[in-house]
Amino acid sequence: MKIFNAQQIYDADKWTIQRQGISSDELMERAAMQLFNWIHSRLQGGGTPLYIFCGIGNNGGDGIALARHLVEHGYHVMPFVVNYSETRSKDFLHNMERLKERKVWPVFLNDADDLPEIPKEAIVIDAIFGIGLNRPPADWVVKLIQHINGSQAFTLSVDIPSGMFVDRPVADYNGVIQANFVLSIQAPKLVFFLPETGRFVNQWQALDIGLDPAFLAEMSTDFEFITKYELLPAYRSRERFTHKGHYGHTLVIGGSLGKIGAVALASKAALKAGAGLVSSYVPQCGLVPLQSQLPEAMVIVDQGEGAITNIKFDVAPTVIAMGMGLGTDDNTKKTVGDFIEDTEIPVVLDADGVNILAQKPELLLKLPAGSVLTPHIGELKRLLGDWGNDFEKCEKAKNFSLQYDVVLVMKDAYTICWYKGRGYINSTGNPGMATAGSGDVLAGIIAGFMSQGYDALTAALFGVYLHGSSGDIAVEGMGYQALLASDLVDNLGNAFLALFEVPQAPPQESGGQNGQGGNQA
Ligand SMILES: NC(=O)C1=CN([C@@H]2O[C@H](COP(=O)(O)OP(=O)(O)OC[C@H]3O[C@@H](n4cnc5c(N)ncnc54)[C@H](O)[C@@H]3O)[C@@H](O)[C@H]2O)[C@@H](O)CC1
Ligand SMILES: Nc1ncnc2c1ncn2[C@@H]1O[C@H](COP(=O)(O)OP(=O)(O)O)[C@@H](O)[C@H]1O
Ligand SMILES: [K+]
Repeated sequence: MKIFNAQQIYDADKWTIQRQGISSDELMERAAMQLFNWIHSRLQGGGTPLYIFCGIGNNGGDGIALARHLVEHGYHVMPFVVNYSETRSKDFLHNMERLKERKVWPVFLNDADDLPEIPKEAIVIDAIFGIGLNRPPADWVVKLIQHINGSQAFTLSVDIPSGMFVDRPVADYNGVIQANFVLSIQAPKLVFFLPETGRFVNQWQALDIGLDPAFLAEMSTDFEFITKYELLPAYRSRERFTHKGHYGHTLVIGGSLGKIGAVALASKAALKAGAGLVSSYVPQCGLVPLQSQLPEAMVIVDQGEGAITNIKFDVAPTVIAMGMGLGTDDNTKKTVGDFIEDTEIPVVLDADGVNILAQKPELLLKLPAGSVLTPHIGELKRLLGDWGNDFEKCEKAKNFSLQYDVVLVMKDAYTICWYKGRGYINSTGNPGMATAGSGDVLAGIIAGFMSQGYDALTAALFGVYLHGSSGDIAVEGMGYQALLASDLVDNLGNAFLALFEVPQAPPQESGGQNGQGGNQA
């Protein structure tokens, strides 16, 4: 699913209005109908008071039009106009007239003295600001937002939580609606997936208002939200007359005394992802544990006892996953550095492998073509230097991936894979995955995909998606706290099967949950 910026949404509106021969008012009516249907199908006409706070632009227009539909269906509606400007949009004014024709007069709020009591059993509908917010809200509007946030009422935001910009950091985090649910028009917004702003979006769903599909399909976007519908076309089925040689050989290089488990996790994950052969390259202390834990993997031992000191092997791997549990021994750093400098085999670099690159940036230019880096946020900082906010972090990550022509997997609650100037946002995963070894599993899965011949970007996208999906399936039976990295490996088969499950909802309606309960991609 493409993630559009504000200008692209306005362009798509304009184009749709022209192509479909409709007015902007009719488009707003579509949005209002979708919003109404969503609410009506859940409340079924219950008596809950609905406090609708509407701005004076088109987001407010959506709110006022929604209020009319709710009134017509007998809901207990309390509409308010947040009168933050004299410049009202045409379609807002139209909808105000229609509401008044139905003898409903919203209460106008002009300053912080007017703030209404909001009972905690009410539902607040936030239609104050949408994607048109272009400067920080006035102080009294910030107070209103704080008042809504303090009410404990369930809060449903229209399009985007009010107070959040779509294309830059929030100015005052106290001035943003904390939304329990966001009904986002046509597509989710980038800011739902970035940690600084995503925390204001507990759950979201996109409402399709029928913007011109051909126009949307042709528009090139900086970001894409990756669900199984984006991945399935790239899936390669297993052919009958094939053998393990067709699915490549993954070599996992890593481990040190006390950290052999990281290599075991990555190696098993590569096998489970479908690699034909997996060899694990470890220091001597890793031989026995690996051979006894993972009979399917071959083990190659370094001459070092507790750490890798001199990487040498006589197999011909398709891909190398490197860095998990390596440690920071000086000899290890040197041999890894020399190895990266010399090899032409694509690498998936994780953990200490990334840290070594951060310490020796001259190696970045030597990375083999088609390589993948999988830093978590701490490792990313070492690699890129610090950033001021999420937008700056994204810009740095994008430029890094462009400069060194690598796939940069920026691991987070919503992992973003960067390649050739685009960011691919993953839709799966949950907080249970914040557990030791989870990243080792991911690196193994990605390498397992590359070993089967998937290009680096596709392998990273599949890997990140299935890793998260496996976590989502695993927590269903155990909750977040109990999830172990090995559960991610064990459930990978179920994650593959889930790729082919018949959808419960069309892709446009797929939602995400940023809080408790995992995502539903
Ligand atoms: N294709 C779509 O996505 C559609 C979107 N619609 C709605 O239209 C919204 C966008 O509407 P608008 O462009 O009118 O913008 P908003 O309603 O988000 O904002 C209202 C206006 O207030 C002004 N403003 C911005 N920041 C301000 C501030 N801090 N204090 C005071 N005034 C400020 C701006 O001039 C802005 O146009 C969307 O979020 C969505 O709800 C729908 O009506 C129809 C179709
Ligand atoms: N809150 C979360 N929601 C979704 N995924 C998460 C969350 N926390 C961690 N993850 C995922 O778990 C993995 C953790 O990786 P990492 O920090 O490298 O673990 P380790 O170093 O222990 O192997 C990443 O893929 C990350 O995206
Ligand atoms: K809003």
